[in-house]
Amino acid sequence: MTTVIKNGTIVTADLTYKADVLVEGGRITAIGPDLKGDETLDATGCYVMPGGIDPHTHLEMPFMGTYSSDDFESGTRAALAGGTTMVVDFALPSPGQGLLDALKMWDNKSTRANCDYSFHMAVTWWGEQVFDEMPRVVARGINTFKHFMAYKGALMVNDDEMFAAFRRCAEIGAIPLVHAENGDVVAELQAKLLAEGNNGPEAHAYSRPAEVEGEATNRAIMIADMAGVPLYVVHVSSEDAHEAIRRARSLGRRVWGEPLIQHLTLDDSEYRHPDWDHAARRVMSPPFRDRKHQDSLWAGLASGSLSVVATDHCAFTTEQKRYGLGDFTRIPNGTGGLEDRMPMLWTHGVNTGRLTMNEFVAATSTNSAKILNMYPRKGAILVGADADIVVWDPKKSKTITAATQQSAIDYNVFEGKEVTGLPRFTLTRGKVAIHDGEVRTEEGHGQFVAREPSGAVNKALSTWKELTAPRKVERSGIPASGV
Ligand SMILES: NC(=O)NCCC(=O)O
Ligand SMILES: [Zn+2]
Ligand SMILES: [Zn+2]
Repeated sequence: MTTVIKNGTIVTADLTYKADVLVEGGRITAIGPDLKGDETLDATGCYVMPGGIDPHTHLEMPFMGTYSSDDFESGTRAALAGGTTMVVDFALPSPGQGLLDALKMWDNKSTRANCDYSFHMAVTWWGEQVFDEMPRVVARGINTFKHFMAYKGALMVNDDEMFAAFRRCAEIGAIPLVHAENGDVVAELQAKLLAEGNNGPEAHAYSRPAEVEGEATNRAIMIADMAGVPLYVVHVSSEDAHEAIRRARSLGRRVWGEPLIQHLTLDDSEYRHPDWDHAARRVMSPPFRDRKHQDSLWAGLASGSLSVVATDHCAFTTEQKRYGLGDFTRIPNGTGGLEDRMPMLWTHGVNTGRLTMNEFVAATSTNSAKILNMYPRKGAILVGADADIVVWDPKKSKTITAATQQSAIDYNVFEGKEVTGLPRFTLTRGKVAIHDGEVRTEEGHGQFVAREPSGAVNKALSTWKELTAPRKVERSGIPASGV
């Protein structure tokens, strides 16, 4: 069975041109004029782009005394509805739990996925077992390790643990990721705010000012440099963090920054909303920021100092958010966005002229595929690539509302926002999962995507670090010691 996408304009990270695309056996088998297939998808007026890759999701994640409510079924259904054809989720060992044990749990959850997926592994504690298991995790196709510099007393690792884990990443050709916020300072600020009676959701934002993010980002960059490893900074929300990344990159350091669609398009006024539920539903870490920070993130995407746009999709229902009534530190941290990332970025990026279409593809798909070492199998419209494709209708509009979303939660942080630019068709390894608004997903269709270690950037950096490593000075005439 072959499928041909006809009459569209292909848009990749570096090219825009008219051609048909032929799909067979889950792969792209031909690109060119006048192709024929058993099934035809009409892409007249549309852009044919690599399906989105969301490099940062938390599906069915155990966190803050509960589980995030979108699992691999509803989460990946939401992803496909919005043009995203792959997610990279986080396997999260509980303190003391082995990495391989945690991986088994995530393997079990992910069998329900509607689209392809991969994992990052979190380093939530440090010890001999973690050190020993890291290469075994890499052998299982996971080349990225996440470190939380926040969530003190839960997921947070200290600098000595982080340095040790980063060095291990360097040895095994892996890339460390960081959630960069100073967890010690956050914990102090939280206690102070609560003691002063400041217990509403707005205090969540007060307890996590941009400075805690800027400091931690800079610290992680320096630690990575000393460990001789590249670094990927997740959910960059502020100019303070972006400035640290920009500076590092200008010095030749191998650092990538990932802003979220929420931080790009929603601001901190949400936390001042008179409705407690409205504000609590938007509690996430780092919190939403003001216009100055948003402008910085957009500029970073346009200039290339920030690399990818993710969602950090970690969706909790209103009922779950209410665990934090009377104490903002108990509001489960996280927001949704999987279905809305691509339409929101197109509407606020491409339609406003802040991004070109090719930059859009780079930020939503290709750059993730390259950084995470799965390009060109993913993130490309090329013969031989997986047929993860979105046929994008730039004229199609809708108003975002929870009433029609795929996500399992009862609200949407983008409720009421108009978007123009939506998928006409979404294909996951050749299967048409979204057909002109109709959801045709297939539970269990998704497959794990293994990613090799020692990508080009790791290799280049380790070569450079070896070349410039401190060396003992050999001396011929050493004075005798003592007098
Ligand atoms: N971001 C957030 O608030 N929740 C998900 C966990 C994390 O990435 O920190
Ligand atoms: Zn985080
Ligand atoms: Zn996250």
